Amino acid sequence: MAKVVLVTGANSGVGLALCERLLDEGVHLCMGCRNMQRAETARSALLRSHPSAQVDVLQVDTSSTISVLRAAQEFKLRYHRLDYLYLNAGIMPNPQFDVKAFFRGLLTGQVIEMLATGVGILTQKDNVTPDGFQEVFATNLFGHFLLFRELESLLCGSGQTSQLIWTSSSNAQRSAFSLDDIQHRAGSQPYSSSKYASDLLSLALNTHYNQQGLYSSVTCPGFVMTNLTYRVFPSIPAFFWTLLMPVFWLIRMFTNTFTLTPHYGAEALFYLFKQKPEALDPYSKYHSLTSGLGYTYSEARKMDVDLKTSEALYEKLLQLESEEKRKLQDQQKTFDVRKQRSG
Ligand SMILES: NC(=O)C1=CN([C@@H]2O[C@H](COP(=O)(O)OP(=O)(O)OC[C@H]3O[C@@H](n4cnc5c(N)ncnc54)[C@H](OP(=O)(O)O)[C@@H]3O)[C@@H](O)[C@H]2O)C=CC1
Ligand SMILES: CC(C)CCC[C@@H](C)[C@H]1CC[C@H]2C3=C(CC[C@]12C)[C@@]1(C)CCC(=O)[C@@H](C)[C@@H]1CC3
Repeated sequence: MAKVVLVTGANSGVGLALCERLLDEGVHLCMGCRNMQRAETARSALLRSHPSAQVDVLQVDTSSTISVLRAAQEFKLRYHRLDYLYLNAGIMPNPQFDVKAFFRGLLTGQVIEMLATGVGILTQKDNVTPDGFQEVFATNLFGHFLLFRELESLLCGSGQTSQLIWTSSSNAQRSAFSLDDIQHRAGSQPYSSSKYASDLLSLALNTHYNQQGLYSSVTCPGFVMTNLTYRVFPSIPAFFWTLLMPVFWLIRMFTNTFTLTPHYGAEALFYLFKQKPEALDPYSKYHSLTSGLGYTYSEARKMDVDLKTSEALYEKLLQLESEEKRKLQDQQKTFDVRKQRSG
């Protein structure tokens, strides 16, 4: 039987490139996307290169609790197994490029580190979702946590192993994250905070689920030219990025994190697909890297995470999950009562 793989954020960038590579392996692919039109366009493109492939679309907006719960319900009706869950959808809204910090980095010799991670040169302005969550936290982390929890029964089946694979980032930073403010309501680095939270959560999930055959890993695609990065300079036309390509190829001589294309960015995500999950290191992040000459490979690098903090975050997410579910039940009850009264 073909392995069933669900990929969120599958209609563009790293997610779409990963789908392309997974189809070469003969998987039964389910593309989790928020916009059905964009999803169908991407699905058609995948079917053009893999005409006999099994490719389905599942509507899911990871920033919305109700959408995630409905998507999981629909998934459980359609499939009886889930072997790989790629938690890839992500946003970095309203990014602000700090030109001064960039030039300071040039003078202090830290510019390569800055370009490799984006740390110090990028901040974001977050939004609040209709559910009342910080949008970056909800989209990148909490929605994925809920999705995983709802699909737990399919992932933790008897005698099989399954994998959760998070698209994190080298932009993840302990200093951007606080257990007292897991949604990052107060700061200006919600993206960094959400990615650090996914690193922590992955560790906690390994603690709690390895015995049930479920393994969680985190990846970083490197710096990839996608819609997410184009939005760093929204007023500048896309060809500007093409003009910068020679500069980026040059920078690649100094840092192997400039993978640049979605295909290369998906390297570590695809690498994990082919590994025995028991052999993976829960304390490492798997990076997609590209050498100066354009050779792409995957490398495990230790993360700055600890068990105690990961457990504390896990507990907070469980609590938030039960609060959300209670809120939805109450809303449903109120709705039912109103319906009864109106006859
Ligand atoms: N590009 C880079 O340099 C790096 C990217 N990453 C991570 O890689 C992942 C993929 O991003 P990338 O391919 O670069 O960027 P893209 O913008 O191309 O892809 C992001 C995907 O996530 C989807 N998405 C966004 N919000 C939601 C939502 N609320 N519900 C469901 N899907 C949603 C997007 O859908 P839609 O098309 O509808 O917007 C899109 O399919 C992200 O997690 C990102 O943080 C990590 C390190 C570096
Ligand atoms: C002046 C320079 C020649 C051009 C500036 C380019 C910058 C806008 C990019 C250089 C490094 C990029 C980068 C990211 C976004 C765009 C840059 C800052 C990320 C922060 C995107 C999201 C991630 O998760 C990080 C891993 C990326 C790190 C590099």
